[in-house]
Amino acid sequence: MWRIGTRGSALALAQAHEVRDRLMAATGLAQDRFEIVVMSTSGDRIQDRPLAEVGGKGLFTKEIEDALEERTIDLAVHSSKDMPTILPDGLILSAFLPREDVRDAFISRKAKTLAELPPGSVVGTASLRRQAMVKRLRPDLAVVNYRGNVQTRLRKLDEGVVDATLLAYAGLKRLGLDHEIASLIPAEDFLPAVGQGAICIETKADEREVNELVGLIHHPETAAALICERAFLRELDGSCRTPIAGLATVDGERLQFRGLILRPDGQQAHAISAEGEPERAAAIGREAGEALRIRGGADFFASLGV
Ligand SMILES: NCc1[nH]cc(CCC(=O)O)c1CC(=O)O
Repeated sequence: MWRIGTRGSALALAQAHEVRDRLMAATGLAQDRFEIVVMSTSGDRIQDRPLAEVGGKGLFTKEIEDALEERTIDLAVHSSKDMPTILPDGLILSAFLPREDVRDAFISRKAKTLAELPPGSVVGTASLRRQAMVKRLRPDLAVVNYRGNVQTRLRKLDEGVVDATLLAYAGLKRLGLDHEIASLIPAEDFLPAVGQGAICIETKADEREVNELVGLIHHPETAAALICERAFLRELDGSCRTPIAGLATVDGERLQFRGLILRPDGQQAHAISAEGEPERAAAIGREAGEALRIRGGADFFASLGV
């Protein structure tokens, strides 16, 4: 019996089921050889404050990682985007599934695109990256903090609490909610978060059997992209308070990376691009992070309180 640990949100469950289904297909094992173990994390329990305010890394992973260490689960399924860049000793991201479309989706009952929203419209999003990007592209809009699960957010749109919101296409697709999308925002205009659209599997580094198992559904190109993006984020010491975006794509023997840091008000931004062989993924990401750190200068990050 393989025990798959996951959070209990609809998105987390959909992702855990996808991993189980892929493992069944790759191994020929029956469904009853897998157990999906639903766990609650501090991030799930804290509903009354913006997450950026609560701070602390690993809000959505701590309890699940404890279970891996205690061997009450064998593998954990996560959204790569929610994973801290530094894992507890002895734990590794041992597999990445083929990445979904990385773009952010624009959702509104009032306009087809962000550009078409009437001046003064209210955009709700909890993501500092999306807040900063919206302010950068449309300084005339009002941006408000907006938490809650996807269903709650869609209801607030219907009730007119906000005029538009932005969510990862990948999550909406996995929830079967793609029909809610007004348009997809080109990644060139609106660089996604590091890890967006990629499901990853975390295990204990020394558990050979489970690491062989998840190796069967591992996607090396996604892994190279994620290694690059995570090295970038780690170099910038990305906390939840820092608007940072980064995207690596791998095409055969070429890895291309683009990164962006912004001030929360969107008034200032620094972008970088780099490329090289996928084998150098970590170095490419780290060097890009270093370069942006220098270009931003100490002030840039100091003003963010990180
Ligand atoms: N921060 C929450 C979160 N973590 C992963 C996804 C979407 C799925 C993904 O990026 O793989 C979402 C929701 C969102 O940003 O819309």
